[in-house]
Amino acid sequence: MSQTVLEVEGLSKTYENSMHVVHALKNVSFSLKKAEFAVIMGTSGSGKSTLLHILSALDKPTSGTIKLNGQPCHHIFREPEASRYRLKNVGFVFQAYNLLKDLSAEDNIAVPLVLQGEPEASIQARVDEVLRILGLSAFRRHRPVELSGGQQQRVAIGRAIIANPPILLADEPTGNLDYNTSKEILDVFIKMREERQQTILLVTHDPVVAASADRVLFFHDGEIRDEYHCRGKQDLDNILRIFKTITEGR
Ligand SMILES: Nc1ncnc2c1ncn2[C@@H]1O[C@H](COP(=O)(O)OP(=O)(O)OP(=O)(O)O)[C@@H](O)[C@H]1O
Repeated sequence: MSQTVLEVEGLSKTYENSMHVVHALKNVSFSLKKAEFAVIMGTSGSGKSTLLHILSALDKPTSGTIKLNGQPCHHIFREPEASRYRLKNVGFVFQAYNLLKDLSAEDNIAVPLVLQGEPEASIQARVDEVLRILGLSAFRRHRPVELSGGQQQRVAIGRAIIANPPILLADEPTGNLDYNTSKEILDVFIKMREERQQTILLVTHDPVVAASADRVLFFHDGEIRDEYHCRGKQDLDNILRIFKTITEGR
């Protein structure tokens, strides 16, 4: 049986101020096995970003537990412990790439290893390998401005996985890309899962992206309302049907 990498149990998050109380997450539970590629689809405001923020120790849950490789981590959200935790445990890919504009592709990818104090020779070998896997070897010295959107997102994926984090989180990673480039980036995620046994949790609005995953978790109003295991044929139709049912409240 494959190893459970992430276990989320009874996770809730309430934002409160003097005017409003928002239940952004309500008793959310799920787990991910090693090399599983799961997607979260949900309406705007359904709690997707809140979940990713909590999983990356940027925010604190109101209640519930999170275990990464069996180790409780829901209590980690204060600096500098949270930064150390993120560096070692979480790769994050953003919609807007968030690359350092003055650094080359290879130097952007190397950032987590440099921050971890890895020796230079080992950094070079690992960056070379990741550039090769991502098909970016010819662009290694290019700065972000000299790369296409798809190439920038590849660099961002390289940076996210270079330190071998147990979990790769992605928030709308294809949101800024056209159809063909989105497809290429999706293939990169699939390759990361297959060749590096990378566990992936990706948020998307795109049912085509969702249909490429192993499993889709449907969020609505802070809850997981349904779950779908992709099988191949009919996945896109089934995903669209479930999403429509949930959002239309039927
Ligand atoms: N810091 C905050 N303070 C108060 N309310 C917040 C805060 N962050 C998020 N919320 C609220 O929590 C709910 C969930 O927000 P969240 O950003 O997680 O949704 P989302 O599913 O990522 O939405 P979108 O797809 O539009 O990005 C929303 O009602 C939002 O207004």
